[in-house]
Amino acid sequence: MISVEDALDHVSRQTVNRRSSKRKVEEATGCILATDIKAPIHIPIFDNSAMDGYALGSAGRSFTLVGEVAAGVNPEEVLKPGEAVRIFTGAKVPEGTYAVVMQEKVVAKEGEITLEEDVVEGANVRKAGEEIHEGDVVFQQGHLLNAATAGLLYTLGITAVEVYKPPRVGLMVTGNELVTPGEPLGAGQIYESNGGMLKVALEMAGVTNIQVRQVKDDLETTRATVAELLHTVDILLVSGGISVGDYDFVKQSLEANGVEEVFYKVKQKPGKPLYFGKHESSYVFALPGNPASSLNCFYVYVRPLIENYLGVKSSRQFEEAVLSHAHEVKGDRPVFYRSKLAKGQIEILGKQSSSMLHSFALGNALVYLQPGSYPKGASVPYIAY
Ligand SMILES: Nc1nc2c(c(=O)[nH]1)N[C@H]1C(S)=C(S)[C@@H](COP(=O)(O)OP(=O)(O)OC[C@H]3O[C@@H](n4cnc5c(N)ncnc54)[C@H](O)[C@@H]3O)O[C@H]1N2
Ligand code: MOO
Repeated sequence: MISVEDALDHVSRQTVNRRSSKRKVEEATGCILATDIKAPIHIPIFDNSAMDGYALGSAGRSFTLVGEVAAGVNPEEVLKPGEAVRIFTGAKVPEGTYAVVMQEKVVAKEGEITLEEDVVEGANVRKAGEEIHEGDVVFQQGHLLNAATAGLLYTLGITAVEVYKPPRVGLMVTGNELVTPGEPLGAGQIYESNGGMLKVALEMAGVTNIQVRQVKDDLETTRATVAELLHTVDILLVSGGISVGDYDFVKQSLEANGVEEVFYKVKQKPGKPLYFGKHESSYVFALPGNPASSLNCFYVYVRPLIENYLGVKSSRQFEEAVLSHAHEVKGDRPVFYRSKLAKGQIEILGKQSSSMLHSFALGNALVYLQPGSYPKGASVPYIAY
């Protein structure tokens, strides 16, 4: 049995086969850039007015009005000293512009304007290239696309970018007792929930290509389904059947398919029987069947591997928050507790058995504690989900 820290280290040290594809900007938010982006044009692209007012041809206090420039218009006349044109925010300033004065500081009368005070050269003119110069690297490979990134890409006239692709994931759900929700339940049967839950968690982590299979606890079917999925996915997730019961065939099936074990069994609660293995360029996680164990292992170990494919540099592992109450961790295994984090304070929720999902659903963080006593106010590590 290995420690949580060693298990996490094994997962984070894996080199993954990252692929990228070109995506429309509007479909790439939340993705990571696979290449640098260089500016094809200056931003602003031309000198333009920051105010509604007047473009002046020189310093001075009185000017003759010689025309008007609205946004979207290309002014053809060159402004001479003593001349001014009416101009609006965003409009291209005419050649010869000394400065722009806002209209509130001007008295306009019969084709003349008079200024209340002197203007500084270049005032209220947004210079071409003052924010971004043509050829500058605007975003480096590894940048996360957010709304502002989309806005700037559009400003630059860029409509598609190369981003990292999520891994292809296979999800094999095992268990004779499982019935698809919506179907009638027989005695001794329960509704299958891990498959749907993990699919949602995968989708929320950015995975779109998910193949789901449900198999009975039978060595041959389990082995054949592993074989089928292993060749078409980057990550194979298995739910259940990884413990030591007489109907737990997952480990045997993985071995029969040549999957090499990286680790099996982690000193943690929940999720002790977690298995992690490798087959050629694919990875396999066999997640313990207890629903909370499965999802806990997903957030702690699987999500960081997915993020590696997606090019996410710093995963959301272990931030610190303040415990809102005293707590004691009994036993000898470190524990991940479903908890509620709000305003920097974290509360460990009730009913933490690995078969129980309610606390998971009401919480938003997994507090990670070593055995021992923790006073109210202790700083504790957690993973947000
Ligand atoms: N003798 C021992 N027994 C068990 C040990 C052990 O060390 N020695 N470990 C326990 C721990 S810890 C866990 S966690 C479970 C993990 O077992 P499996 O991965 O083999 O999972 P299953 O036996 O298939 O199922 C466990 C539990 O979860 C329910 N389940 C499974 N799949 C689903 C699903 N898709 N949807 C809803 N519920 C599911 C299943 O009905 C069982 O109740 O082993 C302990 N036993
Ligand atoms: O590890 Mo099991 O997940 O404690 O129930």
